[in-house]
Amino acid sequence: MNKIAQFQEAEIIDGRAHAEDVRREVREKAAKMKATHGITPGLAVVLVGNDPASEVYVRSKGKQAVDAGMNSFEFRLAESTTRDELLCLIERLNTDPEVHGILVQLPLPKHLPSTLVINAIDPRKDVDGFHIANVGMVGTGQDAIVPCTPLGCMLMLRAYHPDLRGKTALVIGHSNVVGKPMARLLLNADCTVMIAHKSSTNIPELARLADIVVVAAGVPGLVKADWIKPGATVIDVGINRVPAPELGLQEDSSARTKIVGDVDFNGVSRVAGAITPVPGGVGPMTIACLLANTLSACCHLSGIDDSPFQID
Ligand SMILES: Nc1nc(=O)c2c([nH]1)NC[C@@H]1CN(c3ccc(C(=O)N[C@@H](CCC(=O)O)C(=O)O)cc3)C=[N+]21
Repeated sequence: MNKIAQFQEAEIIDGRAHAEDVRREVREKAAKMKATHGITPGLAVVLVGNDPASEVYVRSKGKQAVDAGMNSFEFRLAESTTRDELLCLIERLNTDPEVHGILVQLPLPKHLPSTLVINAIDPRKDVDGFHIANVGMVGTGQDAIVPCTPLGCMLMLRAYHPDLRGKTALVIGHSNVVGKPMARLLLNADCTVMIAHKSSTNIPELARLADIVVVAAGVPGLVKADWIKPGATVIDVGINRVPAPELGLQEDSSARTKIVGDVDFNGVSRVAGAITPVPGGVGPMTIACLLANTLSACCHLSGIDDSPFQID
């Protein structure tokens, strides 16, 4: 036995490979949709302002939609866009028969009311699953559009835990985009669910009880090895850009950063049974699930019963 084998190393959950599987299924179903019904699923992405990180995501979403055989419509609006201008665009997209999915990139500039804007989207086209109608339906266990990041986490969890019933799960973070919907999905799957957040005082103790830990806290390296029950599954939703002095030779100072998650990966991967890396874990699945949601929305809007991605 070599020395490395003294450590129990977690299985690394390959988000890129899972995302590729999802994209292949979407591509096949989109091609079938075109061949049998003459319909090409269309995704509209709206970006207000010019945040460079958002630019990168929006470009990636558009490119992957096209690769999957869909139409991509990108709307880049000035930082100074008014609420009425944005609502007017959304109304146009709501009634456009070529658009089946609408995503408004968040966060919006401060002067725009995101709740109002999100709730102006036709809930059948709300491929982020952020509209109150979709939130309410997921919350009551009804079929609805499920937010992309929690959906991606569930699909990866399902690959390791075909039966989630009775598993103890801890969600760290209670945002509307990840923590809350994640907890609702785990509850719908009959997990015993704990939700911790900034004001929680006993997160390590709660984590030690958990078979599944999902972290979306935005704190680099928050989750430590001694919090984790041996063999637990750890899903790291964090995307944190931190300084990387080891890349000190780069000329451009913005290149001297790297992306890390909310989990101390090196420590935790010695204790956990399975763990998602950052990058290459939840992130790629988020975009793949956006495509899946767009295809589902297209099927639903067109009255075609071919909804592909079951999580329960
Ligand atoms: N309405 C809305 N819906 C979103 O889904 C949404 C949003 N707004 N605003 C911004 C966040 C962020 N987000 C990511 C998607 C993919 C990666 C991703 O693929 N990340 C790669 C690394 C990317 C890199 O290197 O920068 C990875 O984790 O491997 C990351 C982040 C979606 N978001």
